[in-house]
Amino acid sequence: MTPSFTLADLGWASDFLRQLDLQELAATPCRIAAVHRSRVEALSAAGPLSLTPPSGVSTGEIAVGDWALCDGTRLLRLLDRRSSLSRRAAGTGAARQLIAANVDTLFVVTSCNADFNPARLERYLALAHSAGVEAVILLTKADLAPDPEAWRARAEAVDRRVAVQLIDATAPEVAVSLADWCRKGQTVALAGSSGVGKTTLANALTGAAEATAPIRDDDAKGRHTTTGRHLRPITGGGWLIDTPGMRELRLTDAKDGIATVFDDIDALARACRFANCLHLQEPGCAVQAALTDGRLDPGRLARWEKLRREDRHNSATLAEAHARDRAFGRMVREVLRDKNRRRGDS
Ligand SMILES: Nc1nc2c(ncn2[C@@H]2O[C@H](COP(=O)(O)OP(=O)(O)OP(=O)(O)O)[C@@H](O)[C@H]2O)c(=O)[nH]1
Ligand SMILES: [Zn+2]
Repeated sequence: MTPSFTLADLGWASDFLRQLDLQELAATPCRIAAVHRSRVEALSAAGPLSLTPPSGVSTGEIAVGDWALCDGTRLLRLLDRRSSLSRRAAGTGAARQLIAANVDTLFVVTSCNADFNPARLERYLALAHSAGVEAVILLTKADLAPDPEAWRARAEAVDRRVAVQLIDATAPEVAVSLADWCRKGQTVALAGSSGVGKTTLANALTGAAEATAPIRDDDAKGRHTTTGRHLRPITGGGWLIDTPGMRELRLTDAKDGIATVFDDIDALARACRFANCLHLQEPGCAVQAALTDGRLDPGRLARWEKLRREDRHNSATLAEAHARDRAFGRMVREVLRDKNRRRGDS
């Protein structure tokens, strides 16, 4: 039997309801649970649905976690997101790939061992900030560490505003310690390196013995692709978004997020005498001054610079791609106009 969920269980909230116009009140709100090449799976108050996207909308524009309106077989339109996680698509260099929508909390998972890496944590926190998602750091394998509190202190030092939890992902009671973020209607996602315990934790939260069984996606072209369902109900309430893309997050256009995570350096940089200060040897550089008198850790500064370089590079590639798209669009319009004009002449 398929479990049924109310709209509130699924995370429906007034900011989605407000987006509906009068006619749309008759449509069925649903939440996207899996995205395939030519259709999507969704959960509604009436149960699971398999939907075709509106013509002209590629499923690449739809993310797991999205809210949409449908008529039971067709997706009518997507609702504006509260938050969205995206990354640079692997290989292509420019395109941005949506990973998940309407995530409330990103569990940034690392372990109380050599996996712990402040630079990586900062990267994930920046990403969460710029996506509009609250981040929580989970330190797994606390049961194996001689001094877990020391790891907690190191994690807290990365960003004082972010909650840090020490956990044993293999313990049956782990879900209880995360219950604050897994209430009814709340959506969480897991990010972190391989081996830190994401699968173990996902299974503990959802009560599944193993990753969800693959289902067959009959593609319109008759090809078959095997895909999992990626919006998984958490046992005590709430949802876990577990997609392969979640596991390979990279930074895109996260400038605001970086400024938030590194707000100490950001404040220093704004206090430099010159607005375009490169913080190298310029007179009146507040960043160099803080470095000299020990207020600023050189490692932290190096990580800030590296993240900013990476973000600038990614944003530039995206901007170039958009410019190319616009130029191409202009060319197409000119050709069409020309053709119409000639047709009008004859
Ligand atoms: N003792 C202990 N073992 C853990 C903990 N978390 C994970 N493990 C073990 O670490 C190993 C890796 O855990 P996984 O859940 O597969 O890690 P993952 O992050 O999903 O790794 P990928 O699937 O490669 O991304 C497994 O053998 C787990 O049992 C923990 O908190 N305590
Ligand atoms: Zn400076």
